[in-house]
Amino acid sequence: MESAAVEIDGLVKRYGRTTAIDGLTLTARRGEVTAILGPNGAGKTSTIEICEGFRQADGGVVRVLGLDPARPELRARVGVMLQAGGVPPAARAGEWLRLVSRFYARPLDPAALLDRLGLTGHARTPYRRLSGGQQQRISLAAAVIGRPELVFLDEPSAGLDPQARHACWDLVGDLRRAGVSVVLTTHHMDEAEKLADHVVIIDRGRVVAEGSPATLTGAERQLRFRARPGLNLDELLTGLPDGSAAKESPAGHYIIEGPASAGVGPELLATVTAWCAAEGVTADDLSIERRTLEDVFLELTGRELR
Ligand SMILES: Nc1ncnc2c1ncn2[C@@H]1O[C@H](COP(=O)(O)OP(=O)(O)OP(=O)(O)O)[C@@H](O)[C@H]1O
Repeated sequence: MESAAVEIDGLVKRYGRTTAIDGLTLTARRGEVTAILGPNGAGKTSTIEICEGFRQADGGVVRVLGLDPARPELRARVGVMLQAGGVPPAARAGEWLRLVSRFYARPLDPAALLDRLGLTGHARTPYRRLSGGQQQRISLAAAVIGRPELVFLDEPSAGLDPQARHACWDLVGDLRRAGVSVVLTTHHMDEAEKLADHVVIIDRGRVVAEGSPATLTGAERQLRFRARPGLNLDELLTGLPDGSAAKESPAGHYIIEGPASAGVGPELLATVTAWCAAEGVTADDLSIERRTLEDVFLELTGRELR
């Protein structure tokens, strides 16, 4: 049987007295986009860098395309986009990409890739003079130019403007269609929802949830609206069917869930709007939607800053 793109079992990584990764187990399947999400310091970059062979694990087993990450033959088969560039500051963008392309047997055309990422006009600019977002795009281009089987992208769209972010998403979509396995980290929940087949949420170095975006967010819908903070939700709940739930999170944002059997139906909607009218409350942006990945993420990892 063909091995998974990445297989991690019981991974442990310590930095002095800090346990950054604490028994993490996950599988990234071949041909899929796997997104690793987690708050700052959750252990995403450490995990990716161990898979890339840049860091040593303190425990557990990691296999990349079925091999130990330190195996040199993986260099030609795996593309890597680091969080911190990895490009010499004086290298001109176009020359750097041409140089990187020579390490591979069947590279993509550097000029076409530059064009694709909107960098043709910057081909002769030294890397250090590029903007942060342009540098990101060069790193992304370098990660994919060798037509890898597997690509690791650590926060690929961090610092990109909306146009560049869409170009990045398109590129990841193309990689997936070409059968390339992609493992990426991101803080953008919409990015994970849009791109990923499989989402892994980690916190304090452990997996706290995983599944497809649809599985994680569930099928149940919620009624949401904005109104003045501090509405008396206990009073509202007395008029709703048993098993309903109501919460204010954050202040002034209200979420009402119906009972598991019925969800949010027309009666619940009518009851809530009638209650608002009786209380003199104007409910803004009233909508009935599924939970977002961001809701799930915040429920699992909390709201305190890391
Ligand atoms: N070289 C290092 N030396 C000491 N501690 C480190 C080192 N690298 C990471 N850490 C610590 O390990 C933990 C995990 O860091 P890591 O960079 O893997 O998290 P992350 O999920 O990628 O965070 P972010 O979202 O902020 O990029 C953090 O507590 C961090 O401070």
